[in-house]
Amino acid sequence: MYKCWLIYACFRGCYVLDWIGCVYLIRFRCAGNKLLRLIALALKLEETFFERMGGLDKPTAYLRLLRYPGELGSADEDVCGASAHSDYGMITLLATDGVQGLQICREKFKQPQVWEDVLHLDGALIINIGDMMERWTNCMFRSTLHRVMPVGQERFSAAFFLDPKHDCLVECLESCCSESSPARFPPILSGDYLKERFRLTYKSNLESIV
Ligand SMILES: O=C(O)CCC(=O)C(=O)O
Ligand SMILES: [Fe+2]
Repeated sequence: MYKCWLIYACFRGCYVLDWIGCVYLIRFRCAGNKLLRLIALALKLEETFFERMGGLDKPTAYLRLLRYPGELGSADEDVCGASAHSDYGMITLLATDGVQGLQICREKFKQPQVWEDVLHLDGALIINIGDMMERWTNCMFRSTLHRVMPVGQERFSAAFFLDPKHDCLVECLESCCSESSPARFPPILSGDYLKERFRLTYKSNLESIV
């Protein structure tokens, strides 16, 4: 079912979400809400903490529909469907059509990096922790380094990103720091953090083109 909808929605384009898209959007929001509540409870916060921070509000919660053409590069070319990255926000919910390609690296600071395939489970979503959550929890929740490799087959996916509202102060949570483990990052407004991340990404992309 995911597959049918993903192919359909990707061809229709991101702006034309009809009722099938809306139903999925509602389901993504519902799953996201449950997850944010569980994370809040695990962090000894009030259950609705992340919702109050705007985690499920528009436009910070948004759905991205993706299509990977699937062509394989030549052996000496390092071709990626999506190069190694971690998502910027709190959490990402990902639905794929079952075509392999997504890989994660568990120990992102260790060299050489070891990449593992993420196996598809019918009807299940893949959840990635984002960098903002890593920062907020003082690295207690680590963001997931991931990439998409071409496998010679067209691939569709839908990623639902949950970020806090832009005026939310992201400051080390009380349950995540102590005298022996002080806050590693200064407080920052979510909007400023995201703006800087986008600026750095687009700057380095531009530099690699020019
Ligand atoms: O398509 C996928 O499986 C991953 C997409 C992704 O990582 C992203 O959009 O940030
Ligand atoms: Fe991602």
